Amino acid sequence: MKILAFGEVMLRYTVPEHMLLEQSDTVLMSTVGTGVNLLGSLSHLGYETGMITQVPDNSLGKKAVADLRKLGIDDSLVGYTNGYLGSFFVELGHGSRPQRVTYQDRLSSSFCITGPDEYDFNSALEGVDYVHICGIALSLTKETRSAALELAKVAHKKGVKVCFDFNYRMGLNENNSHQMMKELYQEMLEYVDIAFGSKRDLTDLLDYAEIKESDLYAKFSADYDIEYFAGSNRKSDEHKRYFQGFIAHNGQLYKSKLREVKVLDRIGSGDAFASGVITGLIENWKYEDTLRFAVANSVLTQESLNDTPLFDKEDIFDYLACDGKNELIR
Ligand SMILES: O=C(O)C(=O)C[C@H](O)[C@H](O)COP(=O)(O)O
Repeated sequence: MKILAFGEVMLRYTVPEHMLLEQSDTVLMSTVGTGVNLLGSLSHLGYETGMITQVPDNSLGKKAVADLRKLGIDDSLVGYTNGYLGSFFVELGHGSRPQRVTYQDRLSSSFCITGPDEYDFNSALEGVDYVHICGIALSLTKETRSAALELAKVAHKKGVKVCFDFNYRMGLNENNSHQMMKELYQEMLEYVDIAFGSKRDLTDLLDYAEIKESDLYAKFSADYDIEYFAGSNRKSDEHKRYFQGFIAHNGQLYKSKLREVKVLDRIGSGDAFASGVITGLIENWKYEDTLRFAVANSVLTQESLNDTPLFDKEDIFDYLACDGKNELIR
């Protein structure tokens, strides 16, 4: 089973000790991004993975690619070119203070200035079972938009399962009109088999009316011939936060129980959930079991520092077996 992901590889600078950037003179550096997180997780879950992207032809690019290899991700489809490595700073939240992400350099990164002609999608997809495309590519530049759409089109034609994460970020779309983004997502969805997103993506971005959740997901899936639509919800009461997953398939809506989460670092929660769902689909698990697994992977990731989930199947099954109540393993 081989999974390929297309998206930007980014350097993440995390301010230590829950400090604000202004308070700190040091940062922790890691290599992340939707594809990196998803594939890093899937390679820990036992599958063959590869990243298709572009990085700068300098030591930053070499560092990023060395980190991919460290995560178990094949780097043979990574191209080296001009440009920068996109990066962002993370200030961790605490209590009622939210976590904050500040992007920099993004639109002139090597990934953002590379269009479809620089990739050989047809040969990249040989022997690939699933390809994952990050929706952020639709928000960035004309090069990333056309590359993402072209990849989806080629994969669809070759019968490779296309996974697509809406990953719609308001902050990255301030200069893009609603109509333009809606049309780009609609074009992409024509090629998609498995979509990851939320109710808000359907109502606010694709302008679906607010109807009963199960009817909304069934209508969306029928309109674009989507085999699976999956995503997560967050709920909170006065003192606790909860995470829940759903899968909509064939007109049915499956939902997990709410699982309490004590968030240390919420970035990567969606990617961890997605890799759990893809695992369940690969393994043909029941949807209820797939959701339990995907939610556990996401909760474990949110209770760990950094984006990339590093849990293997045994970690997740052990966690589920004790219902997350094991405090010490030794
Ligand atoms: O490229 C970007 O702008 C990103 O935000 C990449 C992020 O590292 C992950 O995709 C995390 O996304 P979540 O799993 O939804 O928290």
